[in-house]
Amino acid sequence: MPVEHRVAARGRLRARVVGVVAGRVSVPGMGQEGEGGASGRGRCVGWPALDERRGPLQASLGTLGQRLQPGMADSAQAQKLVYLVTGGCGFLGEHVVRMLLQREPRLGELRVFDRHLGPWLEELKTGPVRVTAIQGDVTEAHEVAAAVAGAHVVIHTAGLVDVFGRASPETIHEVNVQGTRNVIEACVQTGTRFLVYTSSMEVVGPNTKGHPFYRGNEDTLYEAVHRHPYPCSKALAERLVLEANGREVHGGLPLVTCALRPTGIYGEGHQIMRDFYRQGLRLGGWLFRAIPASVEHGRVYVGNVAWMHVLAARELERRAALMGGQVYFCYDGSPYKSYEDFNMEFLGPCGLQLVGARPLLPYWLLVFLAALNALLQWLLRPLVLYAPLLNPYTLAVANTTFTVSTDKAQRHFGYEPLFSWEDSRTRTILWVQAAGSSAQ
Ligand SMILES: NC(=O)C1=CN([C@@H]2O[C@H](COP(=O)(O)OP(=O)(O)OC[C@H]3O[C@@H](n4cnc5c(N)ncnc54)[C@H](O)[C@@H]3O)[C@@H](O)[C@H]2O)C=CC1
Ligand SMILES: CC(C)CCC[C@@H](C)[C@H]1CC[C@H]2[C@@H]3[C@H](O)CC4=CC(=O)CC[C@]4(C)[C@H]3CC[C@]12C
Repeated sequence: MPVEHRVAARGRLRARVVGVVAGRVSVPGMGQEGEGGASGRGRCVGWPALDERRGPLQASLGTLGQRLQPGMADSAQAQKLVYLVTGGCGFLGEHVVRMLLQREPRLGELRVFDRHLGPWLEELKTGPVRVTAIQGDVTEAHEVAAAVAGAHVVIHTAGLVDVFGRASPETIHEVNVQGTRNVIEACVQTGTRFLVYTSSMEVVGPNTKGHPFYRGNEDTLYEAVHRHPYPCSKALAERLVLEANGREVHGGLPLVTCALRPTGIYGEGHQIMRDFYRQGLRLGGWLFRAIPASVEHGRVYVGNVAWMHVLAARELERRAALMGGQVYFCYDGSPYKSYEDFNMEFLGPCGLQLVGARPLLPYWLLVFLAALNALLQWLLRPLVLYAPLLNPYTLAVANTTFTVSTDKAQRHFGYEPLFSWEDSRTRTILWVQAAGSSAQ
């Protein structure tokens, strides 16, 4: 029977609980030992230094930290663990939640924390694992603390994914950087020892110079220079997470953290894929090539990204010395292709065609249109939100090769993709078809 209760905070009822039911980075100039070179510890142009802003968690926690000591190894309840997934109702988050329920035998309670709770959470209440849905905001330290308290493992996947200029740079920073800081501080204060952070390939690149990152791995040297608020925020947040590794949490044990860096994720729930499909339908079944086929993009299936999170979270305790402070690219058997050719693996079987072996428009015209879109966005901002897919940043990303080739996750925590390329493709096609028909 669903129970509803609220977590009181700052005199107001904010975080809403609905229902019962760890690369050490070795980067030029950055100086930690071990693996993990292709790091986001590059320059973030125009953003505050990390320690300029401290979260108010300590003040808002009160005695919470003293009451809860979720020591994972020593606890008598070691077999049943409490997991918290932030952003658990997002595209990736939902897959992580479902994967944990299916594949984590030690799961005793699953807390799903998100600003917007999905109605699909209801169906999870009937299973054997207690699922607690918590409506909350990662930028509110007290809400995060209340959700983290008593959790053994936190998978922090909540984030503002915006490369289109929908949100302000300040908001992106607040959610992605301050939100991550709040999660870390909550772990430290409440004694939660294991934190897996969803980072991004974007913490590495593509950089503003358009240098290709071809079949790179975590140790590949790459000049990471970020100007856009999204990669900047992910790089800063990743650094916070990695630097927090080894911090003493309440109870005296060390925090163990790691960061997973997906490349472009695809699969069921991928909104940009659905948007391309709908656009193609509107254009009578045609899409027009904009980027040369030779520009390769790393893509990874959402189910495999979720599986990597589950495995990393599971193994962090046993392999703390090896995994703590490490970064891992997310990878699977998805083929290396251009962004558009890769999308056609799914959109083709759904009846769309990509026109042109080469881009139909010259690149300079795309650059001009992207700049025009940026100008229009700026001019129209007081009146309306104009946020098209094409802008100077997305064009630069789409037009720069970025592919990874690594086995670090396999070596460190035994990751093997759960879904073959064929499975991933079939599942995605079925979803696109369903999403497309429901749109018509
Ligand atoms: N989609 C992609 O291709 C990639 C995504 N990532 C990262 O993966 C993570 C998940 O991304 P997606 O699932 O694609 O995005 P999404 O937008 O579908 O999911 C993010 C979730 O976080 C929640 N959220 C946002 N702001 C929040 C806040 N202030 N408090 C609480 N919850 C909040 C949203 O409501 C949403 O459910 C993000 O951290 C993103 O940076 C990394 C690489 C690639
Ligand atoms: C017609 C245009 C030139 C095509 C535009 C395509 C773009 C919208 C997308 C091309 C590459 C995508 C990004 C890439 O997959 C890496 C990402 C990682 C993340 O962490 C978040 C999403 C994204 C930035 C993704 C966003 C869409 C593209 C820019």
